[in-house]
Amino acid sequence: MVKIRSFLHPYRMPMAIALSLMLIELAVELIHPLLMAKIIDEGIVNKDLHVVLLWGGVMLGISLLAFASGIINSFYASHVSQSFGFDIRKQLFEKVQRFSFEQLSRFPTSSLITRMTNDITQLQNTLFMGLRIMLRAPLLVIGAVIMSFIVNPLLASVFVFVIPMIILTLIWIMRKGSALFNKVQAKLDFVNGVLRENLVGMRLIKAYVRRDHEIKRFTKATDELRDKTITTLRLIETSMPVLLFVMNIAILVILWFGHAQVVNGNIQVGEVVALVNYGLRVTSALSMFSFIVMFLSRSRASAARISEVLHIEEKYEAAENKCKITDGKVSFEHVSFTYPGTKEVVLKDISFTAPAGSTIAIMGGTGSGKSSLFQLLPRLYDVNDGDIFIDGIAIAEMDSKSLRRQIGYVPQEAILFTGTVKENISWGKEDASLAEIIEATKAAQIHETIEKLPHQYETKIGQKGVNLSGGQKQRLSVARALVRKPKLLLLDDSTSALDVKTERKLLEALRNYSCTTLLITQKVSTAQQADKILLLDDGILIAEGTHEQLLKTSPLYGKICQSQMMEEVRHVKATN
Ligand SMILES: Nc1ncnc2c1ncn2[C@@H]1O[C@H](COP(=O)(O)OP(=O)(O)OP(=O)(O)O)[C@@H](O)[C@H]1O
Repeated sequence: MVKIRSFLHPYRMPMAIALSLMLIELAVELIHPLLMAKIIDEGIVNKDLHVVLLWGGVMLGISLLAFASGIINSFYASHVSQSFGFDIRKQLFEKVQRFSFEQLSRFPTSSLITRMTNDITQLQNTLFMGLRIMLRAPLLVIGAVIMSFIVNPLLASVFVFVIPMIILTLIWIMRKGSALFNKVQAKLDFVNGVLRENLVGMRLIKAYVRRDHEIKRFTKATDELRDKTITTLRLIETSMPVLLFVMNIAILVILWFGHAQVVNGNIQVGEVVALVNYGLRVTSALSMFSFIVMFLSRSRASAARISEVLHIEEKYEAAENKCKITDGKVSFEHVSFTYPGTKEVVLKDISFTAPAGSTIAIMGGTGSGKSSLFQLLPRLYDVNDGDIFIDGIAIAEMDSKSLRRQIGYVPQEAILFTGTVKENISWGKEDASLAEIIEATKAAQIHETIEKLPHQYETKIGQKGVNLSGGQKQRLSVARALVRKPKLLLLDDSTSALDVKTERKLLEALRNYSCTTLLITQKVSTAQQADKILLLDDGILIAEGTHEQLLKTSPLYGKICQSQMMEEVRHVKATN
C-alpha cells in the first residue's frame, strides 16, 4: 500500500489546493445554520428587515464563494486522479514487461489485464471522490458537532451518544466490505479470462460448434460476478438506512428537548433551528458515507491487488557483461533443466556441440524437451545444472539483454502484431533499412508474396496476422529474425507449414547468412539437410549424428524415417 501512496507525491500541491477549496465549501456549509439562527432570532423575531437583508446578503456572498470553490476543486480533482491513474498504469505495464517467465506465470493474463484497467479505475474514482466529498463528509460531521456545541451544549450532547456508535459501525462495514470486494475483483478476473479465451479462440469455437457451451460458461462466470457484487452492495446499502434512522431519532430528541427549553425561555427558537439544521447536515453526510464506504472498500481491495504486482522483486542483471557473439559456436555441457515451481526434470544431462556456421536439426516426440532446450539459449530460463557456452563463454555470465539482441529466435507459434508488414519485420531490428528488410524476406522466401499484397511492404496485417496463411506467417517470422543478421538462429518448427521445395530454398538461403542454425523439426526431409541431427526422447539426448549415421545407429530414428516414408507412399497413392 505504501507503494501506491507514493504515486500521490508528485501531486501534493494540486491536492493541497483541491483540499483547501473543499474546506472553503465546508466552512460555508457550517456557517449557514449559524447565520440562519441570527436571521430568525435577531431579524424575524424582532421584525428587523435590515438585519434580515444584511445577513441574507452575507449568506448569498459566501454561497457564491462555495460555488466557485466547488468548480475549481472539481477541476483539480479530475486532473490529479487521472494523472495518478496514468502513472500507476504506466509503471505497472513497465514492471510486467520486465517480469521473468516464472514471475509472469504467477498471474493469469486476465488478472493482469483487470489490474491494469478496472483496479486502476477504482483507485482513480476513489481519489476523485476523496478530493471532492470523501474528506468533506467526515469533516462535516465533526464540524457540525462542534458548531452545535457552540450554539447550545445541552442540546448538542445528543450527538455525543449517537456519533461514536455510527463511526464504529462504519469501520466494521468497511473491513467486511474490503474482503468482499476482493472476491468481486477475483470474479471479474475470471470473467475477463473467459472473455479473452473466447475472443482469441473464436474460430475454433465456430469450427467445433461450441457456441452454446461457451455461452453457458460465460453466463456462469457473469452470474457469479453479479451474485458476489449484490451480496457486497447489500451489506453496505442495508447498513446505511439503519444509521440514518438513528440520526433521525437524534433530531427528534433535539426537537423535543428544544421545544421544552424554548417554552421555559431558556433558549431561542433560532438555536433549535440551527441544531436541527446541523443534525440534517450530519444525516446528509452519512448518506454520502454509503458511497464513500463502497469506494474505499473497493479501492482497498484494488490497491492490494496492484501492490502485489508492483512489489514483486525484479532480478536485475549486471549490464557490464555485454557479450559479442562472433562465430556462433554453441556447446551444451551436462545441462539439466526443470521449470521453476515444478518437479519434472524436462532436460537431463544434455551435452552436444554445434560448430560455428553449422545447421543442427533437433528431433523428438512431443513433450521431449525440444522447445525447452531452445528457451535456455536466449536465457528465457536459466539451467539448473551444467553450462551452455557460446563462443566458449558461459551464457550464465552474459547480460541477457545483449545476448538476446544477437539471437534470431522464431518461436513455435508465429506471432505477428497489428501494423504493416514492414513494421512487423523491422521489429527484429528497429533501424533496418528497406534494403535490409528485402534481403531478409528474400531469404525467408516471402518477398514475392509480399510484392503481390495490395500495398506491398506497407500492407496492414490484421490482429495476430488473421489475413495471412500459416506458412506466410511463419516465413514473416523467419524474416523478422533474419533482419538482425544473427550469428545464432533458432527455428522452433518454423518451417512446418512450408512445402518441401520452399523449405529447401529457405534452408539453402540461410547458408549465406553464415550463422549457426538450430532448427526443431518433425520432418526427416528437413533434418536430412542438416549437418547434424540431435534426437531427444523424454528429455534425454539419445542419438546424435548425420542422417546416414543415425539410420545405422538409432533404432528410433529408423522407425521415424520408416513411418514418414510409409505416410508419403500412402499420400502419393491417395492423390493418384
Ligand atoms: N512453461 C512450462 N512450465 C512447466 N512445464 C512446462 C512448460 N513448458 C513445457 N513444459 C513441460 O516440459 C516438457 C517439455 O516440453 P517442450 O515444450 O520442451 O516439449 P517439445 O519437445 O518442444 O514438445 P512439442 O513438440 O509438442 O512442442 C513437457 O512435459 C511440458 O509439459
